Parts: sequence; structure tokens; C-alpha cells
Amino acid sequence: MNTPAPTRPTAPSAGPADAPAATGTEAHAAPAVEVRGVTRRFSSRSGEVVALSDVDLTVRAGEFVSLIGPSGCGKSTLLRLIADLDEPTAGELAVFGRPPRVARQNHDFGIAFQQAGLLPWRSVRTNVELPLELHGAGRAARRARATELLEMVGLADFAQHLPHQLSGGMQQRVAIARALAERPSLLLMDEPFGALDEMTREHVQTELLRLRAETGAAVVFVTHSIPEAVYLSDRVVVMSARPGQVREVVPVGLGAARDRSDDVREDDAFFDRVRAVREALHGTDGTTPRGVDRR
Ligand SMILES: Nc1ncnc2c1ncn2[C@@H]1O[C@H](COP(=O)(O)OP(=O)(O)OP(=O)(O)O)[C@@H](O)[C@H]1O
Repeated sequence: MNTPAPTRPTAPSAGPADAPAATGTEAHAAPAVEVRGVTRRFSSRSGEVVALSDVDLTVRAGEFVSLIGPSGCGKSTLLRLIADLDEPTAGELAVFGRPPRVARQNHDFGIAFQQAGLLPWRSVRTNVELPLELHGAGRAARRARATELLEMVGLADFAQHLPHQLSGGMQQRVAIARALAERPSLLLMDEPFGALDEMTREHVQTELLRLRAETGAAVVFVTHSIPEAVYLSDRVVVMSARPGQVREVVPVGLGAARDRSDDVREDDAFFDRVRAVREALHGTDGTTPRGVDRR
């Protein structure tokens, strides 16, 4: 069961006009992601589910955008459409100006999901090398890139370990390193830190900000945590209960990712933005929707 559908949002604005300037190092003419009038219906024996209804969203190159909303409002569905793991019933999507399928073939994006999804029989190093191996990179190039990435995520000393010898947070860092292996200009992340304890989670959030500043990649990040969305993002896209629509877009403006230290979490500006996202989520009944975490 989901919370009752809220009233139709007033003028949801997720377009380029309100997006901050791209912060990435790589200049792209086209936005990282463009979603125009996207609807996704699922049919099953028990009837039809409208997961997304007429969604518009633009994510600029180098921008960090979080998607937050009640459980079942279509966040994962939207991410899967961007990643070419599914197709819309209506509407159009583009990744750097190209159809998602072409973007996938060009390795324009990397994906990290809640489960780190590492292959248990492969070492940390060879897990990170996997996408390069699948796409035909030579051994020396793979090794060099994996070494660089493991240093970047602070796991150079664990290259020979197997995944089960690492903590959950370390495994998630390996998954992020793997997602970055082919230098994607876009990272698609679906609750990547959802299974981590609070301290580890804050640590990997800070790490992700640093990596994002270093790589200049745009990020689309699905989360249930309001503070996580605020800490990480340039903008937070608040979605309504099913059928998922963009209810409101909250600009965060806590400064450039590379300058955002842990102390930001104690700032008045941070609490102010947390409150703004919470209010956008509340709907008409004043309660936090199911599946959204106030912590
Ligand atoms: N392959 C599918 N077949 C049928 N229904 C689906 C399918 N995928 C998603 N749905 C439905 O679409 C709706 C949106 O699902 P989705 O997983 O995108 O929501 P979500 O916002 O990511 O949820 P949560 O926050 O709980 O992870 C749900 O009602 C779900 O049951």
C-alpha cells in the first residue's frame, strides 16, 4: 500500500532553466539526462500499474540529482529507463543527447545498485577490471586502471582480497570503482548505501562527493534518506506517490562538491534544505510518506 496520491503538483520544474551550472570537468553540449513526457505502465494478471506518468526531468552534465519519494513511486523504474534496462510506454529519454541504448553501447554511464553485486569468486581487483575485460581492454590497461581506481576509493591494499573478506562499505566502494572503470560521464545509483550502517554510510557519502568532484561525472541517485539526498545533491527531485510524477524540485546550493566537508551536516543551511525536502514530500496529510527516511 502506498500513501494516497497527493494533489497534482503545481508546475513541477525539473528543466534546465533552474539547474545550476554544470560542475563537471568535462564539457558536454547535451544534458546528461533528458526525460520528456515519460510514462511507464506495467500489465500483470492483477491489472495495470502506472509506475510513472508524464515525467519530465533534465540532469545537466556534471550535476548531482537525487530522486526521492514514497515507496513504489517509480524511482527505480525511472533509473532503469535511463539505463536502458527497460523501455517507456510513452515519452522519450536521452543520455548525452543519444537514445539510452546508444549511450549504453558507448559506455556513457556506470551503474551501482543497493547490492554491491560483486562476483564472489573474483578478487577485488578483477571485479573492478570486469567491465574493461568484457569490452576487450588489454591486460596492462586493465591493471593500470584498476590500480588507479582502487587507490581512488582507498582500497589499494585490498586488491587481492575476495569480496566476502571486505565490510559492506568497502564492497560498495569496490562497486563504485567498478562503475567508474570506463570513465563514464554519468553514474546511475539506486540506493547504493541503503544496506550500510549510519557511520559507514556517512563515510561513503563523503567519499562519493570527492569522487564526483574528481571525475566530473553527473550522478542520478535514488535514495530514501532526506539528509543523504540533501548532503550529496545539487538538486533533489521529489516525486509523488504512484503514479510517479515530479512533485517539486528542491535546489540545494550547499556549495561545490569538492568543498563540501562533513561539517556541512551541522549547518543551518543544511537543516533548512532538509526541511524544504520534507515539506515537499509531506503532501496534504502532513505525514512523511512510507518508505522515506527522516534520518
Ligand atoms: N517489472 C514490473 N512489473 C510489474 N510492476 C512493476 C515492475 N517494476 C515495477 N513495477 C511496479 O511499478 C511501481 C514502481 O516501482 P519502483 O520499483 O520503480 O518504485 P520505487 O519508487 O523505486 O520503490 P521503492 O522506493 O520501494 O524501492 C510499483 O508499484 C511496482 O510494483
